[in-house]
Amino acid sequence: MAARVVGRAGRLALVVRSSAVRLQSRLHGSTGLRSGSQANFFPPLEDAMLPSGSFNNRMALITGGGTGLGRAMTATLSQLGAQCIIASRKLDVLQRTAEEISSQTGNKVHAVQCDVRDPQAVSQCVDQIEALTGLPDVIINNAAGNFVCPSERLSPNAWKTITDIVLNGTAFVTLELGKRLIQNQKGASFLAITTIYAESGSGFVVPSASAKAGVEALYKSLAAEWGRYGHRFNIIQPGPIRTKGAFSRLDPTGAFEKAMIDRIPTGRLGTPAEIANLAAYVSSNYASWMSGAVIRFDGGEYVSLAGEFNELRSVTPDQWKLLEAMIRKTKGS
Ligand SMILES: CC/C=C\C/C=C\C=C\C(=O)SCCNC(=O)CCNC(=O)[C@H](O)C(C)(C)COP(=O)(O)OP(=O)(O)OC[C@H]1O[C@@H](n2cnc3c(N)ncnc32)[C@H](O)[C@@H]1OP(=O)(O)O
Ligand SMILES: NC(=O)C1=CN([C@@H]2O[C@H](COP(=O)(O)OP(=O)(O)OC[C@H]3O[C@@H](n4cnc5c(N)ncnc54)[C@H](OP(=O)(O)O)[C@@H]3O)[C@@H](O)[C@H]2O)C=CC1
Repeated sequence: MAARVVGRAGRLALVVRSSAVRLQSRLHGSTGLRSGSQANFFPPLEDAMLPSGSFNNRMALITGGGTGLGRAMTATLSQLGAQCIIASRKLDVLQRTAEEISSQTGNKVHAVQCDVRDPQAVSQCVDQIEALTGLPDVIINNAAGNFVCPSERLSPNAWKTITDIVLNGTAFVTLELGKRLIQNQKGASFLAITTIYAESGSGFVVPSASAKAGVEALYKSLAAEWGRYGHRFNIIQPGPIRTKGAFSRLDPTGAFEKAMIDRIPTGRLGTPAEIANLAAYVSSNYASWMSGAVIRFDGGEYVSLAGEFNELRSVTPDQWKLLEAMIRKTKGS
């Protein structure tokens, strides 16, 4: 962008471009770095943020709680006193996570197998949950599937697989629990984990973008409709946070990570513990007035991608003097 702005003065454009490259390498040291120097201003604080016991006597269901971000949310809620249930397809993974977390926190974590694409399996899973803990007070719809793929290469089953997990899975879990909670006159906090491109759309992850946008419509709609039953519905849109599940399917070679970090104004990826703290707050009674909220949690990546002139960040003060002089010299249109 800097070079384009001064495109009319070819010589100046060259100066701007080569100084910008020098500035980038001064800032980042080399081209292979893992975080920008400004990341020092934004260190992740990873201890549980809420007072201990904030979730005492509360039951929390986390779908996809055996791995990645779901696992981190489970660990934080469990540390804060919740009895957690984690549900997904791989029972061995769930059981390992459940044992590890409950041995650290002293609070029981239950593992329940469930493929959220299958409404009957979801209904049976909720039967199991009712028998184990009673209906949950906190529901986090976190399970997802995704991979990068040019849209012209997608088969109908590839489309169906992602949209079934993300949109239908979230709907089946939410509706099954919602109906039973309403019948029992019990309130609850529902949280959905979407993504920043649910808002903008994104090429190469079109089934995920479409399904996450649907999840956001579902949650905003139910926030309006089911408040009368004591239910809150909120959404967190994470930016990139390293997990094996996401990075192996979205950046399998590691080639895009530097570009992601470069465009994030806080100069680093998020961490699972940071999003776990936010999810715990949103699901807690400290947030009992929060419903229908869409919280972007991305280190500034979304606005950085969106702004037409944001690449002017690489223009140096000396270059600005030249640019300003050129602009001031202009008379009329
Ligand atoms: C870098 C991070 C930055 C930003 C992140 C932003 C957003 C992140 C959003 C996320 O959701 S990240 C979470 C990612 N985690 C997961 O995906 C975990 C769960 N995933 C899976 O289990 C699989 O990857 C799955 C989604 C493919 C589902 O597995 P399943 O066994 O049910 O499906 P199949 O293997 O039978 O495949 C179904 C269907 O899809 C086609 N397909 C599979 N992979 C690809 C691919 N890479 N490219 C194109 N097509 C693919 C497969 O061929 C099947 O279709 P057909 O039957 O062959 O027609
Ligand atoms: N990490 C990131 O950078 C970002 C992640 N997100 C979102 O965060 C959430 C967590 O992702 P992340 O932790 O990174 O990735 P993971 O792959 O670790 O988590 C996805 C979870 O979903 C479960 N899952 C997948 N399919 C099904 C199914 N059919 N039924 C039940 N559970 C299923 C998986 O368990 P199992 O295989 O046992 O079924 C897994 O535990 C997702 O909603 C993702 O879209 C959003 C933006 C950025």
